Amino acid sequence: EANEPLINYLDMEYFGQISIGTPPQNFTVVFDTGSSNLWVPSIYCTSKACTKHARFHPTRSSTYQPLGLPISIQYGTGSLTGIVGSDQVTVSMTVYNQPFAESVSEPGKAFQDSEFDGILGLAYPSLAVDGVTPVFDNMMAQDLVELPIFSVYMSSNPDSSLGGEVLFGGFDPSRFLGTLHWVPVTVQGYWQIHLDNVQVGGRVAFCANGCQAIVDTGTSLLTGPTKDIKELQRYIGATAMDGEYIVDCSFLSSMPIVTFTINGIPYTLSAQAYTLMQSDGLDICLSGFQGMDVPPPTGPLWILGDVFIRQYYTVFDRGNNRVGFAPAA
Ligand SMILES: CCOC(=O)N[C@@H](CC(C)C)C(=O)N[C@@H](CC(C)C)C(=O)N[C@@H](CC1CCCCC1)[C@@H](O)[C@@H](O)CC(C)C
Repeated sequence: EANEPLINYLDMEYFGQISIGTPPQNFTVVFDTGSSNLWVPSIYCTSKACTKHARFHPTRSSTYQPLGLPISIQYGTGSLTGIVGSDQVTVSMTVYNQPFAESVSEPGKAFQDSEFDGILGLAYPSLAVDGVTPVFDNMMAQDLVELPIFSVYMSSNPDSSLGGEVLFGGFDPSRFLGTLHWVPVTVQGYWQIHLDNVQVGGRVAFCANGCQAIVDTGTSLLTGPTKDIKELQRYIGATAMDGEYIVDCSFLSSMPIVTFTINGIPYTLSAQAYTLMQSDGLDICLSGFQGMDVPPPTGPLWILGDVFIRQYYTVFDRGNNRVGFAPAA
């Protein structure tokens, strides 16, 4: 197995180091199970978002091959345009002839203030823009992983030792308690699963007849349809404050447990788990729930982002098209 350590930035951004080219050029990327393309800034990108980050010099790599394919990628937050090239990429192991996008423009603010340089998508190939082969598909094709699975551990901020870990080719029993519970992937695009229901304080409150969710390492919070999340914020006593919801951190012990029932198993989140301490020293906690409407036919979708994955170690199994969960150690 190959272990990729992650840095945890304020429980909001988890990213690790990769290198591209010969000799290697280093980048930090978000390992995103909510997209399927790899991209880094190009030296030809002169916008602030790029000049503040590491940029790839194709002419300095003896193994680089230009493919010249234009590409445009949209995320929930952020977008970019660029061109596709190919080179060897080292992600705790070396993947050969990996196509990736070199951004030429990164409009908007999303990437200007980010701590990371680029994104490495780990969702299914069907989501890959321009049908570019995703990194994990190349790892499997080049026999670089013992098992066609990868696993994600995300630490809670105070934990200074290791921010997180992506393990390619297996799972790390030291990162979880008890046994993994498996859930089938319903649609092979995102890591999409069926939710049985969502409970607040032990009573079914949303998704009463089942709904769809995706497990997304690239989403900081836990999102749901805006109507449901608005109600949920009220249930937990969060109040709106310029676009975000906040609670008084001293109320955490009196706030309800929120439970996601998945394949018959309850996955509970305590208030400590579904809020984020703000580093402003005041007693303000950010609600970890965020309203986001994913339009049909893909949506509506709940997004189990980092707020969920911090509590539940997650195994992504391409071999059996299933996701494994267990309480994080
Ligand atoms: C308090 C709000 O925090 C964020 O908005 N955080 C960003 C990520 C942070 C690392 C900048 C986020 O969750 N972005 C989500 C969108 C959010 C409104 C749900 C997103 O676009 N995530 C990307 C990956 C992100 C894109 C921005 C850069 C980092 C990786 C991807 O997973 C989605 O496109 C999947 C889709 C179903 C929503």
